[in-house]
Amino acid sequence: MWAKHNHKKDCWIIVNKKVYDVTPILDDHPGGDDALLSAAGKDATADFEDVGHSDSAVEIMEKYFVGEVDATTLPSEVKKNPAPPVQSIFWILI
Ligand code: HEM
Repeated sequence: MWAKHNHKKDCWIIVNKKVYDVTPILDDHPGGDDALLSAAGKDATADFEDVGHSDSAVEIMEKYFVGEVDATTLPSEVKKNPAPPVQSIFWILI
Protein backbone atom coordinates (compact mmCIF):
# COMPACT_ATOMS: atom_id res chain seq x y z
CA MET A 1 0.00 0.00 0.00
CA TRP A 2 1.41 3.41 -0.97
CA ALA A 3 0.49 6.23 1.33
CA LYS A 4 1.33 9.66 2.70
CA HIS A 5 0.45 10.02 6.37
CA ASN A 6 2.12 12.99 7.95
CA HIS A 7 -0.55 15.47 8.89
CA LYS A 8 -3.10 16.10 11.61
CA LYS A 9 -5.92 14.16 10.03
CA ASP A 10 -3.77 11.20 9.12
CA CYS A 11 -0.57 10.74 11.10
CA TRP A 12 1.42 7.52 10.98
CA ILE A 13 4.76 6.89 12.69
CA ILE A 14 7.36 4.13 12.50
CA VAL A 15 8.87 2.69 15.69
CA ASN A 16 11.03 -0.42 15.53
CA LYS A 17 9.97 -1.14 11.95
CA LYS A 18 6.32 -1.12 12.93
CA VAL A 19 3.83 1.42 11.66
CA TYR A 20 1.33 3.05 13.99
CA ASP A 21 -1.63 5.23 13.07
CA VAL A 22 -1.50 7.75 15.91
CA THR A 23 -4.19 10.04 14.50
CA PRO A 24 -6.71 9.15 17.28
CA ILE A 25 -4.25 9.98 20.08
CA LEU A 26 -2.83 13.24 18.76
CA ASP A 27 -4.95 15.31 21.16
CA ASP A 28 -4.39 13.01 24.15
CA HIS A 29 -0.66 12.29 23.84
CA PRO A 30 1.10 13.53 27.02
CA GLY A 31 4.09 14.56 24.91
CA GLY A 32 1.82 16.70 22.73
CA ASP A 33 0.61 16.38 19.17
CA ASP A 34 3.68 18.26 17.95
CA ALA A 35 5.96 15.44 19.05
CA LEU A 36 3.94 12.92 17.07
CA LEU A 37 3.50 15.15 14.04
CA SER A 38 7.19 15.89 13.86
CA ALA A 39 7.90 12.17 14.18
CA ALA A 40 5.66 11.37 11.20
CA GLY A 41 7.44 11.01 7.92
CA LYS A 42 10.61 9.56 9.42
CA ASP A 43 11.74 6.68 11.57
CA ALA A 44 10.66 7.74 15.08
CA THR A 45 12.37 4.86 16.91
CA ALA A 46 15.18 6.94 18.43
CA ASP A 47 12.83 9.75 19.49
CA PHE A 48 10.39 7.27 21.03
CA GLU A 49 13.13 5.52 22.97
CA ASP A 50 14.88 8.73 24.06
CA VAL A 51 11.72 9.69 25.96
CA GLY A 52 11.88 6.44 27.92
CA HIS A 53 8.20 5.67 27.38
CA SER A 54 6.56 3.57 30.10
CA ASP A 55 5.26 0.02 29.68
CA SER A 56 1.74 1.39 29.65
CA ALA A 57 2.66 3.73 26.79
CA VAL A 58 3.96 0.71 24.85
CA GLU A 59 0.72 -1.13 25.63
CA ILE A 60 -1.35 1.80 24.37
CA MET A 61 0.61 2.02 21.15
CA GLU A 62 -0.14 -1.60 20.24
CA LYS A 63 -3.78 -0.60 19.75
CA TYR A 64 -2.69 1.66 16.93
CA PHE A 65 -0.49 -0.88 15.15
CA VAL A 66 -1.09 -0.88 11.41
CA GLY A 67 1.58 -3.21 10.01
CA GLU A 68 5.26 -3.84 9.56
CA VAL A 69 7.32 -1.73 7.26
CA ASP A 70 9.70 -3.16 4.72
CA ALA A 71 12.78 -1.04 5.45
CA THR A 72 14.17 -1.66 1.99
CA THR A 73 11.27 0.35 0.54
CA LEU A 74 11.93 3.48 2.62
CA PRO A 75 13.41 6.45 0.79
CA SER A 76 17.03 6.98 1.82
CA GLU A 77 16.28 10.31 3.50
CA VAL A 78 13.84 8.54 5.81
CA LYS A 79 16.43 5.95 6.75
CA LYS A 80 18.72 8.79 7.86
CA ASN A 81 16.08 10.00 10.33
CA PRO A 82 16.04 13.61 9.19
CA ALA A 83 14.61 16.57 11.04
CA PRO A 84 12.47 18.49 10.23
CA PRO A 85 10.17 15.77 8.93
CA VAL A 86 10.16 14.87 5.30
CA GLN A 87 7.16 16.43 3.60
CA SER A 88 6.63 13.62 1.22
CA ILE A 89 7.01 10.07 2.40
CA PHE A 90 5.95 6.82 0.86
CA TRP A 91 5.87 3.60 2.78
CA ILE A 92 5.10 0.14 1.57
CA LEU A 93 3.51 -2.04 4.18
CA ILE A 94 4.16 -5.72 4.09
C1 HEM B 1 2.09 5.26 19.46
C2 HEM B 1 3.07 6.01 19.89
C3 HEM B 1 3.10 6.70 21.22
C4 HEM B 1 2.35 6.52 22.36
C5 HEM B 1 1.20 5.54 22.59
C6 HEM B 1 2.85 7.45 23.35
C7 HEM B 1 2.35 7.55 24.63
C8 HEM B 1 2.88 8.34 25.61
C9 HEM B 1 2.51 8.32 27.02
C10 HEM B 1 1.45 7.40 27.62
C11 HEM B 1 3.27 9.22 27.66
C12 HEM B 1 3.27 9.54 29.17
C13 HEM B 1 4.54 9.03 29.84
C14 HEM B 1 4.68 7.52 29.73
O1 HEM B 1 3.76 6.80 30.12
O2 HEM B 1 5.74 7.07 29.27
C15 HEM B 1 4.11 9.86 26.66
C16 HEM B 1 5.02 10.87 26.92
C17 HEM B 1 5.80 11.47 25.97
N1 HEM B 1 5.89 11.14 24.65
FE1 HEM B 1 4.86 9.67 23.74
N2 HEM B 1 3.87 8.18 22.82
C18 HEM B 1 4.05 7.75 21.52
C19 HEM B 1 4.99 8.22 20.62
C20 HEM B 1 5.85 9.25 20.85
C21 HEM B 1 6.83 9.73 19.93
C22 HEM B 1 7.09 9.16 18.54
C23 HEM B 1 7.46 10.78 20.53
C24 HEM B 1 8.59 11.66 20.06
C25 HEM B 1 8.76 12.13 18.95
C26 HEM B 1 6.88 10.96 21.84
C27 HEM B 1 7.24 11.93 22.74
C28 HEM B 1 6.81 11.98 24.05
C29 HEM B 1 7.30 12.92 25.03
C30 HEM B 1 8.32 14.03 24.77
C31 HEM B 1 6.69 12.59 26.24
C32 HEM B 1 6.97 13.23 27.59
C33 HEM B 1 5.94 14.17 28.04
C34 HEM B 1 6.38 14.73 29.38
O3 HEM B 1 6.69 13.95 30.28
O4 HEM B 1 6.39 15.94 29.48
N3 HEM B 1 5.91 9.99 22.01
N4 HEM B 1 3.87 9.31 25.43
